[in-house]
Amino acid sequence: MMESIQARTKLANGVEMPFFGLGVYQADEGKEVVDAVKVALKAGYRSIDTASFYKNEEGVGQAIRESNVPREELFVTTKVWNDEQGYDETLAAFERSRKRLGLDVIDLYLIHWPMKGKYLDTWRALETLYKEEKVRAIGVSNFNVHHLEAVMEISNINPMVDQVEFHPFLTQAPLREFCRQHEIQVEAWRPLTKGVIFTHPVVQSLAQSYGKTPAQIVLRWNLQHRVVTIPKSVRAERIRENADIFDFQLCEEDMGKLDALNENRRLGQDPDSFSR
Ligand SMILES: NC(=O)C1=CN([C@@H]2O[C@H](COP(=O)(O)OP(=O)(O)OC[C@H]3O[C@@H](n4cnc5c(N)ncnc54)[C@H](OP(=O)(O)O)[C@@H]3O)[C@@H](O)[C@H]2O)C=CC1
Ligand SMILES: O=C1CO[C@H](CO)[C@@H](O)[C@@H]1O
Repeated sequence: MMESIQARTKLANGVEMPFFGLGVYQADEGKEVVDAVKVALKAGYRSIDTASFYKNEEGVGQAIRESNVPREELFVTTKVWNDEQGYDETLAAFERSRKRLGLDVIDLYLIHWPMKGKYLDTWRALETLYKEEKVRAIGVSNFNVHHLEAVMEISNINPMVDQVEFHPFLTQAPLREFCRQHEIQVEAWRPLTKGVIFTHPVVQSLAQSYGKTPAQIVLRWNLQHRVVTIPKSVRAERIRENADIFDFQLCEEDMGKLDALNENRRLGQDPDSFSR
C-alpha cells in the first residue's frame, strides 16, 4: 500500500521517481506557476512535470530556488517539443530548457511526441545527454507500443518512462503490459480528465462511499495501478486536495468498477496521428 506522497518507483536504471507530482500545463509563466509550485512543495510534492511547450520552465525554476527544499529531494521533468526534434536540435533544446529551469541536471527528459522521421534521432540525443550525466533518466511521452519497439531496436538504452494519456476512460491495458515486461514506468497525463469524469455516477458513488472527492478517487486508482500521476492545479486548496490520497485504499472490486469505465476514449491527440 502506497502510504506517502513521497513514495517512489525505481526506474530501470535504479533512479527513484515519485509516484505523485504536479503537472503545470497551462499554469501561466510568472506568479501563477511560481505560486502553484511553491504551494505544492510545501504540501509535500517532490515531483514537477513541465515542458518546453508549456512556456513556464523559468517559473518552475524560480519556485524551486525560492523554496527551501533540497535539490536532491526534487524530481524535475521536462520535454523536448515537436519542432525541436532531431539530434542537434534536441541537444540545443535541452540546453535552453536547462538554462530556463536554472538546473545543472534534469531528473527526467522526455520526447514529447513521436514526430515522424525525427523521434529516433531525438532518442539518440537523449542517450548522449544521459551518457554525459546531464539527465538522470530519459524517456518518452505519447509513444505507442510500435514507437517503443522502434526505439528499442536502435538503442541499447530503453526508455525508462512512457508518459501517456491515462484515466478510467482510457486504461491503456496492452501498452501497460508491454511497459511492465520491459521495465518502462508508465506515467499518466490528464489523470483527472480535466474534470470530465467527476460527474460519472460510478465515480460519484465511490467518492461518497470512501468520503473522498472524485479527484481523489481517480488519483488513488492511478497509484494502485502503479502508474505515476501528475494532476495539474494552480489552486492551493485543490493542490492539497489532490495530494490527500495516502490515507485510504480502493478495494479490488472498486478498482474493477473504475477499470470497467474504459472506452478507449482519448481526450487528447492520438500518437499515431504523429507517426505510425
Ligand atoms: N505529455 C503530454 O503530452 C501531456 C502531458 N500533460 C501533463 O499532465 C499534467 C496533467 O494533465 P492536465 O492536462 O493538466 O489535466 P488534469 O487531468 O490534471 O486536469 C487539470 C484540470 O483540472 C482542474 N482540477 C485539478 N484538480 C482539481 C480538483 N481537485 N477538483 C476540480 N478540478 C480540478 C484544474 O483546474 P485548476 O488549475 O483551476 O485547479 C485543471 O483545469 C499536465 O499539467 C502536464 O504536466 C498533460 C497533457 C499532455
Ligand atoms: O503536453 C501537452 C499538454 O496538452 C496538450 C493538449 O492536449 C498536448 O498537446 C501536449 O502534449
